[in-house]
Amino acid sequence: MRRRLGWGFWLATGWIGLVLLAALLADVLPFPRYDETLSGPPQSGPSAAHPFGTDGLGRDMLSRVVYGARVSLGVGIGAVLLGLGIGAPLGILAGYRRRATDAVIMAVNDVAQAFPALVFALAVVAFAGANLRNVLIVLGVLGVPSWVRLIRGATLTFAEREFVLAARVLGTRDRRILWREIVPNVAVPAASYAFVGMAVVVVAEGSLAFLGLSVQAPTPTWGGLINEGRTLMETAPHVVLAPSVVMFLTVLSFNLVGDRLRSLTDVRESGLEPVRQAAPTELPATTHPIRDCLLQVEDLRTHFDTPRGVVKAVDGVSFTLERGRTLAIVGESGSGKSMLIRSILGLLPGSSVRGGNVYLSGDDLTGYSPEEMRSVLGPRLGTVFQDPMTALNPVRTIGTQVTEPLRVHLGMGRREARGAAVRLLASVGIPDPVRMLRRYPHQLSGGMRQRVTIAMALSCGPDVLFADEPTTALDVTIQDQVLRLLHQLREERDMAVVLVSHDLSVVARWADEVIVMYAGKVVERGPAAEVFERPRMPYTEALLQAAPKLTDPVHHRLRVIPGRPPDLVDLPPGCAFRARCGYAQERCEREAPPLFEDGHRYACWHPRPATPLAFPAATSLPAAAEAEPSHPLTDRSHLFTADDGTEAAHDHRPFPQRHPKS
Ligand SMILES: Nc1ncnc2c1ncn2[C@@H]1O[C@H](COP(=O)(O)OP(=O)(O)OP(=O)(O)O)[C@@H](O)[C@H]1O
Repeated sequence: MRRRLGWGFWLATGWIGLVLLAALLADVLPFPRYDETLSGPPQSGPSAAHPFGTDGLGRDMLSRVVYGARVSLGVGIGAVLLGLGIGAPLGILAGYRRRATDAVIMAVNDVAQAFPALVFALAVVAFAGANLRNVLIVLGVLGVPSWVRLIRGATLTFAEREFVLAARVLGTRDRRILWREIVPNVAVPAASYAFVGMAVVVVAEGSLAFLGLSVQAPTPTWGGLINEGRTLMETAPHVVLAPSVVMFLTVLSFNLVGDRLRSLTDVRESGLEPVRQAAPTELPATTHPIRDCLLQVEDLRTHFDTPRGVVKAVDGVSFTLERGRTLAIVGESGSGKSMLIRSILGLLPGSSVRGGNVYLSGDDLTGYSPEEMRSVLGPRLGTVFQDPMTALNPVRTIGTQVTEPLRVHLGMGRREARGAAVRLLASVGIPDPVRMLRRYPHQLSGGMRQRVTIAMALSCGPDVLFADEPTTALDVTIQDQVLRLLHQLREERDMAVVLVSHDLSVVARWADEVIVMYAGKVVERGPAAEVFERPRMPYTEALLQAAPKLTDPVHHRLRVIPGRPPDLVDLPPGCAFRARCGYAQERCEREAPPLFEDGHRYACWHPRPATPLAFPAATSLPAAAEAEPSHPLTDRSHLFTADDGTEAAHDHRPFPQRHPKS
């Protein structure tokens, strides 16, 4: 930390501390009072008795500069606190509530910011009188618009971070999220801006004092001292130089400290969409008989109203999931996997519209109010996110983060929650969990951080655990440990897991059932072994063929699916995949295929033959998972290798040419 801050920071902090201390202790320091005329000659230069010399009236300049610091620093600190006190709540409100609140606050703020600051300051001081209180209030109020803008920006950024989403997923209330997750993080950039703000106010007060519009003589201020000394520039330059140099160094130090703090706390982008509670259901909800199962999703639809048109991110998805099973959701980027999970959890951006039904043990979650949803998120539905670094709050210890859901949802006391947190951390394989409670996220490795987020997701004993690409941010050896852990916890806790993954070998190895998504729709669905062994939908077949295999020769050219996914705003009629499909025929252009049932479900008018592929992907998945292979990479390779261990004899021609159109 010391090295990262640099010696300049420590020098600047030391200088500010020295000036502040001198200002506070001015009355007891061994020098004459600022207004005491000394017996020696006036305008005498610096000497051992008077290091800053004396002024035109023979007063000690050091004493006057030190007493002047009281006014300058007092106004600087006071005005910043006043601006912060008014601006911070408004900025947080605008950034967190957004919509109308944001629009109103920012409109008023823009008007305030457009008002000429100097005219305002001159008018108020001239009208109300030039004294310390009025100058402080004027400069404080002038700083409010900048504070609102800064705090709003920081709040917007943090409100989109995954640890805030994670808190929502755990059912934490808005007020608590604000205080526990957002305010501590916003405080860091606010502190850095406060130092820069103090520099600005010290200069502003100096300028007002120079114009004679600040605290009046005989009380010294730095600006006032410079003003007094300007007539002695030629005969006694030290009278101007002493306050000027001290003021310059102080302003420089404030700026330096503020700048170093800011560079230390640069907010990283999370890449998350703004997350809001789901908009009220506007799409017609379908009513389906509730089957006796843990999770039942019926005709779920999530649409976004965008300036370009309606984006159908999730379009009529249905599936069921039982306890003790893992369902994997696969598909290309943008196919709607994450939105499907967020739809189920009711954690969607405000511009979205959700339709359909989500039943959890028979309860229809789509009818739940935000308050009711909070009691489900955490205790019944848990979530593990892609990047454990952004899913954890960087300024709170692991202990506070893991104990929070236990205290909020399970009503545990501090001590009890701590004990439970230690057991939870131990259960996800964290060594020395007691010490871990005192650590911060940045002190942990990626794998350890993901174990912590898994522990948090499991803290209230959810029935279903959603894991949205939980290993993407981890290196490959850790990936296997984390997936193995999820699998083991699923067994121990008899819960269900919904796993989103790009990695088909991961899916083949750990999933019992699989959903293949394309352009927001399910195009193939069924037992993972069956789907990977006998893909009927050409898109699934192409995905499997595009998956890299360790058995591929060196310099093997990776197969790709030709073309690009369609624009969700302007989906063509018929099958959405037909433009990229080597088997498409005339009917595919006219009619969208329904989900046919033949062993498993697929949406294709011209499905691939039901004969097993030459690269059996997932024929013995549970066995593979239990077999505890010696190395994850070698283990994965069998998934796309022929049964006899030789390289898969599957067709190496580009996917669309495999079977000519019939
Ligand atoms: N706020 C939004 N407004 C409009 N469209 C959105 C919004 N959020 C997501 N989408 C669109 O919804 C579609 C599905 O997005 P989603 O994030 O679910 O894809 P994904 O399959 O999870 O992709 P990836 O694997 O890259 O995470 C995308 O086309 C995306 O552009």
